[in-house]
Amino acid sequence: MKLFSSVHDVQDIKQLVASALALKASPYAHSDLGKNKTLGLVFMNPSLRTRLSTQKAALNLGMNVMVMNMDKEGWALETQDGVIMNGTTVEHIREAAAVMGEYCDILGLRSFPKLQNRDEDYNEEFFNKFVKFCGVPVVSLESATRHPLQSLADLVTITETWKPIPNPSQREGSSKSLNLAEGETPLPLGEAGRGLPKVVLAWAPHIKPLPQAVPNSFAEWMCKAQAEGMLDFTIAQPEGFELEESFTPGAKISHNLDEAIADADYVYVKNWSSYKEYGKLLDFPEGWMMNNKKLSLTNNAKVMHCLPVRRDLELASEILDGPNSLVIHEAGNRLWAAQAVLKAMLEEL
Ligand SMILES: NCCC[C@H](NC(=O)CCC(=O)O)C(=O)O
Ligand SMILES: NC(=O)OP(=O)(O)O
Repeated sequence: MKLFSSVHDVQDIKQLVASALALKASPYAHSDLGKNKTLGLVFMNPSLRTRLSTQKAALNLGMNVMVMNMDKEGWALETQDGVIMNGTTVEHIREAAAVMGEYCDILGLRSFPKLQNRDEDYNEEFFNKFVKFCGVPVVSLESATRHPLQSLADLVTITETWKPIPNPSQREGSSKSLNLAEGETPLPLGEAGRGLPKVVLAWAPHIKPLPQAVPNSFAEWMCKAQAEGMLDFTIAQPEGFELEESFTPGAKISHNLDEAIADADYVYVKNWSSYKEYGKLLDFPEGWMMNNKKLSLTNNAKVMHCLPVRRDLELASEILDGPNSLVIHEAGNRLWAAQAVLKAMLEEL
């Protein structure tokens, strides 16, 4: 793998999930693969999980790691071509990225959207220029429109925790959610007793306009997983918060949270701002925060969130502190997702 920027860069998602789980079982099985290779992690924005999990993943593979907090410690970067740099920017991305490529065998980049110009963000102008000028393989650490390491960790977490259902006939309505014909068994052949998990991406309230990167990416990965027969995927959001539709092929879309989460096995909670009214903080209706009352509508669903999460604004503390929360487990799996991706890149260096 030369680029990991979206699910489209992955040939076989099942194989990548299996690789992450194999690395979880044997973290040091490939500890010589990255010997004398250097990973550079470049941050234009803050991070806790991505920074630490990717660094640890590289160390487990025997790599050296350098971290550059470009936003705080680097020169102010110019990204536009054809400008006379007589203002505040000191160094052009053409030189900065190329120089980092001289020191590193693989680079990671975190570059959030500015949420000012939708075309600029959705064209991934900054990320793509970095890839073009650095000249080495690049892994996205969350770009303007996607967060693929997070989504891979999320798919790993769902795959790992999904428990067989002993008696699917107890789950009224599940056959409907799987789009099965009447009388058709909801169990994939050869996997007796096991149905597909119903996964719901559920919009949550926030006080700021946040990027669509996490939900776009989660949706893209879940739609691919759904197409491969791994799960059943629904998105719930208030009117006006629809994601750009190229990220959601085949997803069921609902504007009613209670209906969408009925019988859900996983609820993935996340705020995002409007794609249509780009960068604006829109009014939203009451009743979109997941709490124990809402959880009671689900099939005792596991609740996920990429973190950081604002307690009792986006997601109720009673869920985060309760037995249904998967958020720490999910964050732990960021390590194995990153290690699987770095391993695939190292194998092709
Ligand atoms: N990397 C994980 C998510 C990052 C970002 N969250 C944030 O910016 C939270 C900011 C706040 O809560 O003030 C997002 O939603 O895309
Ligand atoms: N989930 C996630 O990417 O967390 P950080 O922003 O802390 O890296």
